[in-house]
Amino acid sequence: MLLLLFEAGAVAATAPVSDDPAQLLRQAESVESSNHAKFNELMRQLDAVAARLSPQQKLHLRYLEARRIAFAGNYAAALPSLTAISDQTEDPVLAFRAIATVIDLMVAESRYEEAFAKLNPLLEQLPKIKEPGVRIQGLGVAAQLYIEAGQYDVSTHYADQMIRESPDTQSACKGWFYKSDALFESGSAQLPADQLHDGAEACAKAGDTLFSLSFRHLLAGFDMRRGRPESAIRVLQANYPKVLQAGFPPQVTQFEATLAAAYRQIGDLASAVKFANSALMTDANRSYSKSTASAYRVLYEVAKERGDSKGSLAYLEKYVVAHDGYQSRLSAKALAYQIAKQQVLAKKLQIDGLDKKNRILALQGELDRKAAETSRLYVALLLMVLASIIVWAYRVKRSQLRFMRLARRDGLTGIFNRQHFVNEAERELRYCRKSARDACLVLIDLDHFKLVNDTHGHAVGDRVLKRAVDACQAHLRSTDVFGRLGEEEFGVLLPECTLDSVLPSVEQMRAAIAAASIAGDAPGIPISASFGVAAAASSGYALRQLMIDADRALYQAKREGRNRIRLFDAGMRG
Ligand SMILES: Nc1nc2c(ncn2[C@@H]2O[C@H](COP(=O)(O)OP(=O)(O)OP(=O)(O)O)[C@@H](O)[C@H]2O)c(=O)[nH]1
Repeated sequence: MLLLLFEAGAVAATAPVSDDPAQLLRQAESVESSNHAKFNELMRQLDAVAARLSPQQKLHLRYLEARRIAFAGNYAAALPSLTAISDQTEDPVLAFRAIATVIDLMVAESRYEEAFAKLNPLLEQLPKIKEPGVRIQGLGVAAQLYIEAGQYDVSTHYADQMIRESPDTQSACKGWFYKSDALFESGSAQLPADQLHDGAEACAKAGDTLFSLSFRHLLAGFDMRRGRPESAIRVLQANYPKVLQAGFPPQVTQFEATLAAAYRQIGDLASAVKFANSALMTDANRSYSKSTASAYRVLYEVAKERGDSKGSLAYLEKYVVAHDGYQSRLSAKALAYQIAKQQVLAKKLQIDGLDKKNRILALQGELDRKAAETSRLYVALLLMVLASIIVWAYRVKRSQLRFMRLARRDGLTGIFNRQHFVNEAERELRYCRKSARDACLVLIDLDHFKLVNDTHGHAVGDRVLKRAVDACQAHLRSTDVFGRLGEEEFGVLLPECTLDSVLPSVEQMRAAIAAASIAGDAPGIPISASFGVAAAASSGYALRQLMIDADRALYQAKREGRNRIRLFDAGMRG
């Protein structure tokens, strides 16, 4: 019903008028709805000082000018001006007020869909607005528009907020009016007692403003709904002169239409007709209002009651047209609300969709990061496995080598065992034969070794064996092959030597073993060894034959008294 537009009251009254532009603007604001003559006077003064206004002040003046044009009924001219102001101003409060007024005017022009489309962005700005009067203006626009759309719960929510935030009784009365109007339009027959009390009190204190008068009309409406036309007439008649004085046509029509219906109910047909006609005259330009439909209905019923069938038919027709028109406006509002709601929903879905897309991208990123982490882990694991394999292979190789060494050596003395001695000696002999070089084989056997064992035990015997080996090694070359052939018998293959040249070193070995017994390992038993020597020159390069021949020479040495060296000669074969 555009009450807000014509009773904005956004700014409190200020000091007496001066020609300071800022003060003039504030003064004009404060009297805009309460004293229209004064408002026009101040606007003239502002026009006179327009050159001195800052760009922001100029926009503020344009805003007031647009509202003045709207008040005069020229909504079409006011709308583009207000939209331009909201776009151009850097002052968020002025932009907010301009849009709130735009929504009011769009409702007045039945452009509900556009009005709803602007409401959501306006409400989004609300948390940034601190000025109480301006907040009330925004909340009022929302409360009013949701009543128009039949969304009474939402409207009540905003009306409650208006009551809570009201800086003065006049603003509180606005909140109470919307809260009560939402209840009335939703079909309630009665205001709750506390709402009736608080609302009536706030609106009484607010004085005779458009809102407080409309609140009283609402009270009359509730009376009518509860079948108390006399009470309704009392309230309406008491306030009718003030309503006429305020001169806001839609409000005057409302009062007159409800008075007509109330008088019709108590049977005062003359008064009913009088007020119905007044309502129709006042509302001549708004053929589809609820008041118009109600007034035609009263006239139709009275004519019918009076038996004026022609008149009653004519009013019935007009009533039906007005009622249908009013109803289709209601449907248009509800439809506009639904369209706006769907658009908001679609936008939200689009935002949700983008949100989801972003979340998926974030998850994808996280997944990639994890995959990279996992592959890094795999690489580390692989390297660890590789390192373990290398360490393992190294250890295996090392123990293999150790076993190989052990397998080739005699456990007690550390020199080659029989098998390895044979292999190495044969290899060396093959080499000597190929290169036509001489080679000798020496067999060494400790004398009376059994006696050592038997006399002093095996441990002493072992020590004697090791000492004998050490004594021999001291007189061998690195190319000589030295091995233990069994028990207390040893063999030495000496490459590149003849029977003559080998003798000195064999003699050194014999003397060394004999000398070792002086260490006293086996007291009382002289340690010595017998030596048999064969040369490849006479025995050939076959190890087997060399060993047989050397053994013959060794046997000879043993037989001749031990601790001596014997060289093989062909006579020994016999
Ligand atoms: N302590 C010790 N004794 C061993 C080892 N191998 C063999 N013998 C002993 O060596 C002795 C060899 O004795 P015989 O073959 O009778 O020869 P011998 O007593 O040395 O007499 P001749 O060779 O004729 O001088 C045996 O008593 C074996 O038990 C060994 O590794 N350690």
